[in-house]
Amino acid sequence: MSVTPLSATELKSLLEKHAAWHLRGDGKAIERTLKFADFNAAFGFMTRVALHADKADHHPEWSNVYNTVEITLTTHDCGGLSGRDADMAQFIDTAATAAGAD
Ligand SMILES: C[C@H](O)[C@H](O)[C@H]1CNC2=NC(N)=NC(=O)C2=N1
Repeated sequence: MSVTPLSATELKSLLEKHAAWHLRGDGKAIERTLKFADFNAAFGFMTRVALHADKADHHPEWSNVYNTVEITLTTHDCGGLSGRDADMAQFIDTAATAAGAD
């Protein structure tokens, strides 16, 4: 399925709006590291994001070690960043705040 990549302007606004995210070195993904109170809070957050990702058919690349979750967002269908990543970053930021993440 073809997905339109973000324009330079759209990318700039994504990074301004979602300040906790940084652009990966190759410019094709954004990354955020989150820290929670404990594993329970981290995994609860991941569960909410996973259910949303499945509905949205847009899936994060991520890893979890105890209370830390590292997330990479990219769109395989366009080989870079798209509006789907902006939408996912928004959902994740809201869920992270609700779960008390740093
Ligand atoms: C067939 C299916 O809709 C696609 O492969 C979806 C699934 N999840 C996806 N997740 C991500 N991160 N990027 C994609 O391009 C993507 N495509």
